[in-house]
Amino acid sequence: MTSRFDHRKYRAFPVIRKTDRRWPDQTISSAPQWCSVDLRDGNQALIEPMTVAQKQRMWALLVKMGFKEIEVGFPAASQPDFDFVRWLIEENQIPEDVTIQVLVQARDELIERTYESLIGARRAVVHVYNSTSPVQRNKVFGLSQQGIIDIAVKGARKVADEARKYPATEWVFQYSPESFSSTEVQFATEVCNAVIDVWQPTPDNKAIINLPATVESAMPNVFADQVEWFCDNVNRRDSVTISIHTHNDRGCGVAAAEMAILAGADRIEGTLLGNGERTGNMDIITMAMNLYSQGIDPELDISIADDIIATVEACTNIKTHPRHPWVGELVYTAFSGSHQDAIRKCLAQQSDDEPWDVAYLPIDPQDLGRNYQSVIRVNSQSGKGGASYLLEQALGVTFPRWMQIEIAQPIQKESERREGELNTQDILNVFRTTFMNSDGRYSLAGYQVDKHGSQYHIQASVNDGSQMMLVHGNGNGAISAFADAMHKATGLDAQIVQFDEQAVAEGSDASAMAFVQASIRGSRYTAVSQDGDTLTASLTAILSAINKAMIDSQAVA
Ligand SMILES: CC(=O)SCCNC(=O)CCNC(=O)[C@H](O)C(C)(C)COP(=O)(O)OP(=O)(O)OC[C@H]1O[C@@H](n2cnc3c(N)ncnc32)[C@H](O)[C@@H]1OP(=O)(O)O
Ligand SMILES: CC(C)C(=O)C(=O)O
Repeated sequence: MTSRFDHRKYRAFPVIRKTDRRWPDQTISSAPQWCSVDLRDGNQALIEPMTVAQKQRMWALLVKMGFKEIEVGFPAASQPDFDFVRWLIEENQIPEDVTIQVLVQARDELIERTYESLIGARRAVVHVYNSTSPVQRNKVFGLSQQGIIDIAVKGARKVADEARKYPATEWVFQYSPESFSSTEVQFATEVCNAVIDVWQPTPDNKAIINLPATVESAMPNVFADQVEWFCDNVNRRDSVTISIHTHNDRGCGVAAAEMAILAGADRIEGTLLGNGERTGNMDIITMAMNLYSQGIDPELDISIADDIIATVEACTNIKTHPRHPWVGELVYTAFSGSHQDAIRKCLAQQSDDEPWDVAYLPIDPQDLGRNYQSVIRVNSQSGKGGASYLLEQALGVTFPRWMQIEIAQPIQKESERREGELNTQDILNVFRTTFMNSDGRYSLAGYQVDKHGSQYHIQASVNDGSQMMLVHGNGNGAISAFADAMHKATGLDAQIVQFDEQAVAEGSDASAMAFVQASIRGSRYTAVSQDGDTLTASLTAILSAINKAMIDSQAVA
């Protein structure tokens, strides 16, 4: 039986034999010239293309983010695209430093209509394309290489001729050999050189040659080889901006764009969050954040990440994956214990004036408007670090290490019981019921402490149900004196195994928190108490531990 999943159906992508490869030794040190194609390539991939209102909203976002070149549509293709371009121009929506770009096939009537849409524009890029790859030549156009060159040259001439009719606008010409990466690189260069011959660009009046991986068909290093070869062989290199337009069919759209920059490209076309045909265009957010995380100014404002996501989702009706690189909802969230522990320790040591250096967090989530609360989330995979971190944030204290260990177990139990995540409120509830519940036989009514030399004496009033007990004790501190007093009064010997007290950060009504672990009748009891007064918090915590022991012994009896 033959398998329907048969790799023999496919051929390996031919590699370029290159002996002068230089791009692997290059680095990226500045942002490329960005061009958003959300309103064109992104839009043409949607089940329901954007309405005018959605296009306007997307446009506003792109301008706000700092894009200086924006492909706004294919105005010869549809009335809504034409009208949107007219709206931009007639309603003066285009800032001085922003240039709109429009796409058109290399067909005379479409080019004429395109220029009509642009009447009155201060500056515009007219982007003309035709496909050049063997499959397109042979099966779609049924043309020889010369036939393809003729389409490109005719289109380029028409673009230049129409531009002359509208001298009030500053025109920039852009040509794409569509399916460049699937075209023999020598032929793609020949077509582009023919277009360049028509346009005669100069260093002061550059043309844009845009090299698309229309369908990503090879590894990104192969694409980089193609781009480097092209840059070495294209005519008038100093008069041409080399632009890159990658798609993400193999999941390497961003990598291919980055390597293309290493190979000599100047400009990147892409979309926000990678919307676009099939698996999408290369994602500008990812590439820009890749730069940012290496200390390079991406020259785009991505600090408004949540605004970007909300707008893209509203305009495309496509949800953002929670693990989308850099900006997904879960990408700065650690559930697992060892990650939480490392993050917590690193954050505690990170100072503002040092380079960012936090395990598991390649950037500071706060740069994107995310808070640390969402960084650490607790489920049954979490250890002591996560729950403690959230409690510390909520309560404004730092737990001693022994207390962190104590906290972990009831939290783990609760998340196992619920078979899911615990939020901060759930964790607080577990913490309060387990450690801060002072219900029980005894409660503190008042006390007085005296010091004689190194010895402390305490006299305390303790409610015991309906009666009031007056207890006395001595010790080398007020805490041990109180334990001694309770021992004498009740016979319960509470040995203090762990004790810590912490000032509570401002904003809480109680200023001190005390943590006590006492060994009573061979078992350890942990209690926490909070009060405006440090000593009261400590004594209440001891009473709580004793109450727990009493409840336990009643349960046993
Ligand atoms: C890779 C990309 O993203 S490229 C951009 C693709 N985007 C779009 O196509 C969205 C908007 N396009 C449209 O709405 C339509 O294509 C229109 C309105 C522009 C044109 O529609 P139609 O006139 O029906 O032509 P269609 O697009 O189907 O193209 C078919 C014809 O144009 C020719 N053609 C296609 N692309 C090009 C091109 N870039 N340059 C010159 N001719 C072209 C084809 O060979 C074919 O010719 P034939 O009819 O003689 O066989
Ligand atoms: C028109 C070109 C640039 C394009 O969108 C592509 O090839 O993907």
